[in-house]
Amino acid sequence: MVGEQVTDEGLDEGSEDRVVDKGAAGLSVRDLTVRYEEGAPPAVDDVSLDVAPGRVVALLGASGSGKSSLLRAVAGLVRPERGTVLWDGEDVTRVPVHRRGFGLMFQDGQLFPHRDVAGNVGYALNRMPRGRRRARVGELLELVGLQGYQNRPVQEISGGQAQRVALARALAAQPRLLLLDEPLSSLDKALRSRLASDIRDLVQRTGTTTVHVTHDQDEAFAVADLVGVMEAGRLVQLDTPARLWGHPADAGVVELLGQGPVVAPEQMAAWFGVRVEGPVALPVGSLVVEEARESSGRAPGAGGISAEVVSSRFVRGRTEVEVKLPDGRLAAAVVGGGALGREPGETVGLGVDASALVHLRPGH
Ligand SMILES: Nc1ncnc2c1ncn2[C@@H]1O[C@H](COP(=O)(O)OP(=O)(O)OP(=O)(O)O)[C@@H](O)[C@H]1O
Repeated sequence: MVGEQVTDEGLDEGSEDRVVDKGAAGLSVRDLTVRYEEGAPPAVDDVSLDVAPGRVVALLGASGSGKSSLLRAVAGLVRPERGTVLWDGEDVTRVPVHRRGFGLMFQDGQLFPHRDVAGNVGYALNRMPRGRRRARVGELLELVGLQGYQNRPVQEISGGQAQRVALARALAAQPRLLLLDEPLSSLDKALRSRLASDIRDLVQRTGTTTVHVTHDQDEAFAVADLVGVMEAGRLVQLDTPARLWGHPADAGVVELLGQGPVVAPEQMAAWFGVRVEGPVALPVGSLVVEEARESSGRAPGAGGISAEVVSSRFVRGRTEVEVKLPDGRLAAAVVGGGALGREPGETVGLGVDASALVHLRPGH
């Protein structure tokens, strides 16, 4: 059966001879497809991915793009229809969850409510002599900044502390791979960004290879060496945060990152007198309101267009307006000159800051 939720017992260690690319050190996912229902589109569609030892890869994508399904297939919680999961070149596709040596942390069902903090963190260490376990739990709590919390009931700690306990628990057995599925999604923005950098710090210090699923680009960029973008089950781009932002693979990635409309080179030349090699996106900061124009609209000169202001807001010390481009699409523009506000309905002159344009990756 394919795509079913499997239990530990549901997987037996595979003995079939299969010809697979042995992959590199660390995690290698090869041609992985997950399908939950026969005839339905795959949740994960032919994904290959390498995560080198000690690296952190974030999987970013819209809801339903297949991030969790990919992570669950790597964990062994979902059986793939096709493809291979390898660790250090060893095929673990049919190895039961608990024998993979991977640590899991999911957003829900985090802690055992009847155990205290130490009982939760030490859960996977039940074979360790009591003294060693106590020392290890102490070490882990120190690692996540919760020293002294051993005897606290888990109902009496904050959401952020609970996430730290869950992280310590996932790290307790020194997993060779840490799999995090939206580990911070129940927290508010400020705490999320603080914990995201804590996670990065922690996995770097412990050298733990990590796959971190999130739909929050700030979180992905904060934690990861490489960010993989998923769209409709496919891994469409895997890049460093800077390259992903600077050279998104396609319009879907641009949309996911909120980088504004994509404009063809001919259009850029016609509107702004700017020559570009391929399509560009217009993120906030690339369009600049240069002047107010009569609402009757003077003919725009070379290097600028007239556009109608749709809405206006003051953000972090500057005014940002949403404008309607000549082709009817909306884009964000910043208003030069500090305090100048722009009212909806007003027509303004727009220029472009070429250094802030995002150039889509060639070949797409
Ligand atoms: N247990 C399941 N049975 C049937 N279909 C499922 C199951 N789990 C996920 N799916 C479907 O598979 C697709 C991918 O879902 P998945 O949860 O992997 O995406 P995601 O990117 O992690 O989304 P989210 O960010 O909302 O968690 C979706 O179309 C979803 O409806």
